[in-house]
Amino acid sequence: MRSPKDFFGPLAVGAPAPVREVPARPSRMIHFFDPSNEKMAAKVPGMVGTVDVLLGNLEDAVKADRKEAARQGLVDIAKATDFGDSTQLWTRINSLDSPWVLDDLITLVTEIGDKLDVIMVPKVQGPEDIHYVDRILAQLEARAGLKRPILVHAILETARGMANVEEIAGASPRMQGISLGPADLAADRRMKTTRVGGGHPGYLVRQDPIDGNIEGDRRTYQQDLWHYTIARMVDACAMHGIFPYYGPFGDIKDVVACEDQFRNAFLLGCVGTWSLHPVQVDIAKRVFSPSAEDVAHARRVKEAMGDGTGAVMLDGKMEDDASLKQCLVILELAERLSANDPELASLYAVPSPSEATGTEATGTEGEAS
Ligand SMILES: CC(=O)SCCNC(=O)CCNC(=O)[C@H](O)C(C)(C)COP(=O)(O)OP(=O)(O)OC[C@H]1O[C@@H](n2cnc3c(N)ncnc32)[C@H](O)[C@@H]1OP(=O)(O)O
Ligand SMILES: O=CC(=O)O
Ligand SMILES: [Mg+2]
Repeated sequence: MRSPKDFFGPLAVGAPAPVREVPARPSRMIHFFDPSNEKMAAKVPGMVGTVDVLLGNLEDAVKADRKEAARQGLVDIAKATDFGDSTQLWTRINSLDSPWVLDDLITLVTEIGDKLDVIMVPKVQGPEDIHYVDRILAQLEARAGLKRPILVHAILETARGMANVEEIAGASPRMQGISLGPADLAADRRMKTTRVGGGHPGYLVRQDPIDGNIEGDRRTYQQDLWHYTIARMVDACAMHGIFPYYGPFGDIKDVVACEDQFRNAFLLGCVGTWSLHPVQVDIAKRVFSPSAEDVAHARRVKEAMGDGTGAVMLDGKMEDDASLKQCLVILELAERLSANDPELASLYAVPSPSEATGTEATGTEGEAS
């Protein structure tokens, strides 16, 4: 482990200095696409501005004989596309034990490092995996003459990674966040599911027998397979000032259960999720943007709490410093999302940057991202 004194030093001569604080940019949906799939790739430029993150996936779901094509496809798309201020470009590289990952890193950082915001690393087992990527990225950033560091995002999808989640979250100042990878994690844990995320009807609790009649009509309640994992991931991320995300929901047709899974993650503290198909983009946007009612309520609590101390009654409920802090989380998120989205700004009644400063709007350039 590095000394705290060295933690924020660059890991290679000429590499940009690490960030002290992870930028809190909207990332409600990390939209996956396969850059080797021409039909899908052709849709990417048109999605700029409609999704918070576009992620060129190089790992699982890309066929082995298409790995080079996917890498080159991502380079071509990145070079040809202006992602503007409101959409970030991320990638998911191949796993660290694969034959492709070294070329993924060398090619992507030297060719399009200036366009890449975050590199997602799959199957992270412990902090040593992050340290490995951290050092290579610093060397490649120096070679490419990059002025800002590329951030790193880990996928939590092995039992060992889960056991080490706190150390992974704090392994480097590059750490931007962690996503749950329920499919690989289920396999690695030897769970008996066959799905990509979501629940299972067999994982349930049953109502006690009424009058001892075990054969009688007894309700069952399906339980959340992912509660423990997501909650632990959220705590690890919050402890280290980075961002937690739900991952994939593979039942594309079941938009109802998808929305429920996303909302559970949102309520537990996640800031976003993956979208695998265009139909999941609006679900993620709806779920990971606070509701207008919650924003209005948070604002009322803030007003009622004055200097933020003491206790007040509002609508028959006690509010104090702690409920105010929850309301401030909602308000901060609403303001951040509104900065890029006039529709949300109007829904939340957040003044536009020009209204807030009393100046005339002169265009979008230089607005908060
Ligand atoms: C466990 C994990 O690792 S999860 C992460 C890895 N998995 C992924 O990244 C999967 C990404 N998504 C996909 O591959 C696809 O969406 C699939 C295979 C799930 C479904 O693909 P299709 O059967 O083509 O879906 P469908 O027919 O509904 O597509 C409708 C249109 O949307 C396009 N589309 C589908 N997915 C995407 C996407 N992720 N991004 C952009 N466009 C897409 C299709 O090309 C199609 O275009 P068309 O109307 O011009 O023909
Ligand atoms: O990569 C994601 C997963 O669920 O596995
Ligand atoms: Mg996986």
